Amino acid sequence: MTGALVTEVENAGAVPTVLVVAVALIDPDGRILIAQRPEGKQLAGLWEFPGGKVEAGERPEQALIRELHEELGIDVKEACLAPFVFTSHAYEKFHLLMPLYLCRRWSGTVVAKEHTALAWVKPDKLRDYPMPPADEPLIAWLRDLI
Ligand SMILES: Nc1nc2c([nH]c(=O)n2[C@@H]2O[C@H](COP(=O)(O)OP(=O)(O)OP(=O)(O)O)[C@@H](O)[C@H]2O)c(=O)[nH]1
Repeated sequence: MTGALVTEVENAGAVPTVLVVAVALIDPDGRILIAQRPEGKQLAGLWEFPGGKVEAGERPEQALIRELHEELGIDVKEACLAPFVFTSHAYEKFHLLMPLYLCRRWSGTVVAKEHTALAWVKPDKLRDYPMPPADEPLIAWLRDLI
């Protein structure tokens, strides 16, 4: 009982952990797709990897396939999603846990359905595009390993 109370006190003010899945789509020239967040959303104007929140009852890969269809109009097979690295970042209102997958094969042509703009960028040029703070460590991994 005492233990439970202590836990409650320690958790006062705690924020939820949110699972977001994202992908680095890589084209035949080794460029990575990033997308600019639209006005009116949190972190508007910043560039991000396509993806989004995992909804209740979804597996991460299912969520990513759904998001890629909704955001970019492309179809991706689960076997084409390779788990790569993840980021864990404390935002003020929530804690972000975001695995980044790699994907080199999809069907359809990417179209910005929900973003302001899209850009295909070489890994060593990603730093020219302002990205959310959580993405910072991912850029280094992509530059070193892709
Ligand atoms: N997709 C994506 N989200 C990221 C990245 N980096 C990062 O901090 N995030 C954060 O992860 C969350 C993604 O959730 P989301 O795209 O489903 O949600 P949203 O804020 O656009 O709006 P929503 O809640 O209305 O769906 C956002 O808070 C976003 O700022 C990234 O590279 N890709």
